[in-house]
Amino acid sequence: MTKALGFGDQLALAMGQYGPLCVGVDPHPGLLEQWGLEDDAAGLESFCATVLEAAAGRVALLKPQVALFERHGSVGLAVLESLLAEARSRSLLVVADAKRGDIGSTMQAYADAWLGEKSPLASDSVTLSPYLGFESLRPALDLAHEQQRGTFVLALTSNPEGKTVQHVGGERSVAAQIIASAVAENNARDFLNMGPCGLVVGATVGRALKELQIDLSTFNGPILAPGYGAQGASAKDLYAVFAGVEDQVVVNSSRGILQAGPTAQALVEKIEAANADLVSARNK
Ligand SMILES: O=c1ccn([C@@H]2O[C@H](COP(=O)(O)O)[C@@H](O)[C@H]2O)c(=O)[nH]1
Repeated sequence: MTKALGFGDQLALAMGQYGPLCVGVDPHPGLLEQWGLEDDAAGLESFCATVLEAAAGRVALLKPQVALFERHGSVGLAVLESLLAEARSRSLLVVADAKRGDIGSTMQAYADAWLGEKSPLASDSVTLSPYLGFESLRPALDLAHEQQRGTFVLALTSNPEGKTVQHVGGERSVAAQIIASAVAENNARDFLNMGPCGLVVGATVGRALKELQIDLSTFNGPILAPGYGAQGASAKDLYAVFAGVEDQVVVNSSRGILQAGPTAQALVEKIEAANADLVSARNK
């Protein structure tokens, strides 16, 4: 019997087929208004249906921003559950951007929620925050392996405030340590192209990898890079950050794509333009 592909390998295949773009599903109240939608469950539902229609079969990964569903309470989570089910039925890989991280005894519950077989919120992968200690994430890392799902651990985030925590200690910084652990511990198992444990490194971090002496050339998982588009990083900036590991980088754009709404056709045009922009900068 052939073994099912792990998350990193599934993502590598999808990036080979559709390119490096990940579309963010970020239903900000201002965007809902711009799209002529109410800031309620029906508005969310319509927003998600349009993004899905535009993204399915055109991008490698979809990234719903969980907080923008949670702000609607249980009805928002119900819309997110439907979006996840619909993406699955259309073979579109999803990373739930939930940025979860907790002490070991309760981390298991977050892992069950986002990666568990029976959970209605189960996603192909989830973002994790390692600031309670990298090993506190173990329940999620292990469940992801078991379920052929993936994780993306925040390392160097795209926001300017991130460096006040993440850069402290230079080459012994939290970011550098996390990267070392993720490489050594979590992807040293069987995979073809990429392991299931990824990193989040912002496209906006400039020379931070060099300054902190973080060498991604030995990193063997996917790198989720937010910051392209609305946060100011160009495709050229982005590939300068990730020189040498370009093929592992899946590039998120949320507002940069979504501002083109409300029609699916306008989103498709933005998606195609962004993918072309990224591929052209990557191949230079
Ligand atoms: O370091 C990080 C980690 C996550 N994000 C998330 O990505 C998107 C970015 O949205 P844009 O509209 O393209 O700026 C958003 O969901 C963030 O929560 C990030 O930006 N930086």
